[in-house]
Amino acid sequence: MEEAPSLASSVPVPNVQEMVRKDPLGIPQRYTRTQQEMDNINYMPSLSSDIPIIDLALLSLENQEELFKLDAACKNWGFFQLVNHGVKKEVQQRMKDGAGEFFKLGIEEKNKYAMPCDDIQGYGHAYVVSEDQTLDWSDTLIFLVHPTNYRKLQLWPKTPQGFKERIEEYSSGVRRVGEEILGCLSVIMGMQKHVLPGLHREIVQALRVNYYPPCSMPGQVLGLSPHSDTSTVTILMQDEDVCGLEIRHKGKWVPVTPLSDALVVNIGDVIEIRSNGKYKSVEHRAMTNKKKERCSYASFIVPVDDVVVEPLEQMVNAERHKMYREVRYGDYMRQAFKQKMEGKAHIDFAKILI
Ligand SMILES: O=C(O)CCC(=O)C(=O)O
Ligand SMILES: [Fe+2]
Repeated sequence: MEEAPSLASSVPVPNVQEMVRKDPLGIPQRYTRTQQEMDNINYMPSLSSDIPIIDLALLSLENQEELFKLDAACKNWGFFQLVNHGVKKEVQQRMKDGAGEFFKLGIEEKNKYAMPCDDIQGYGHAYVVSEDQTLDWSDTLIFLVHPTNYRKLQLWPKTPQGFKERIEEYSSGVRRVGEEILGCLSVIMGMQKHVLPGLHREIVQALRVNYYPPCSMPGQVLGLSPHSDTSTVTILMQDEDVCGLEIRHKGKWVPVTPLSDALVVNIGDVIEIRSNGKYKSVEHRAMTNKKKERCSYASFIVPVDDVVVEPLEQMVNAERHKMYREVRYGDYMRQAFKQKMEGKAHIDFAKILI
């Protein structure tokens, strides 16, 4: 059976959790951002409550009003909070508890699952491409979870016991959500529900668990640099009591305040390309907290490497000329992984520049 192709490599950098444990007040220069990079004058918390809330149960019934809301959310925000998604609270909690216990382990135990030098699966840091790059205030755990033959199980933590089963249980719930959303995106792009999922050939799913240690000066570092996701869609679970995620909306940074029971969904680059720019893969970043650690759980739904991604015929017209060329997904994703995360720079690979 076909194995998972390696994803990318990343320059090894210090473990942030360990660094904070040894020196809770220090902020090495490699992590400090300029005021311009922090861009905090554009912080607009009052817009947070305007982020659309969408009901998956209604969407699944192809409720016209909800499909209309989905269309508007993808056009205007690129992000929405998803309720009635069917992933049980206990399943979410078991995933959170498992990850929480893993990050509490000593560094020697965690490093048993360290990312190999040619891959970004396992425990470590992704998107570090040079020694002089400003670093993010976070550590991460990344796995390909589906299809099962893509798994590199040697990199899946054996402690805490049962963590693998928790990841599987959570991820299969999220995959169902992802497939349903792809079906609804298919409908709002004028196709039958099965078309967009079918265009993936097989749904590939990766899980990235981000761990953000507290930071004594949260105004000087970024937990995760601004970026758009290379996925088709991303489904994110966040801790309920700590804020951190911010999205770029009309030039302002808007926090995505955790909403009890909701999952955060965002449109990735694949949908931006397939919709010929109608739906936006929006830039987002993660901030740190002075007192509290934070975890987030991003599930990326993507096509297999060989799928050719290009604007759908019906999304190209006189008002919206073809904005993206065809790209093989595997090539698109790997060129993005070779760059540091810097906003949407990586989507230029697919842009038709005139
Ligand atoms: O921590 C967050 O809320 C954002 C995570 C994220 O954007 C990612 O993993 O791609
Ligand atoms: Fe992201």
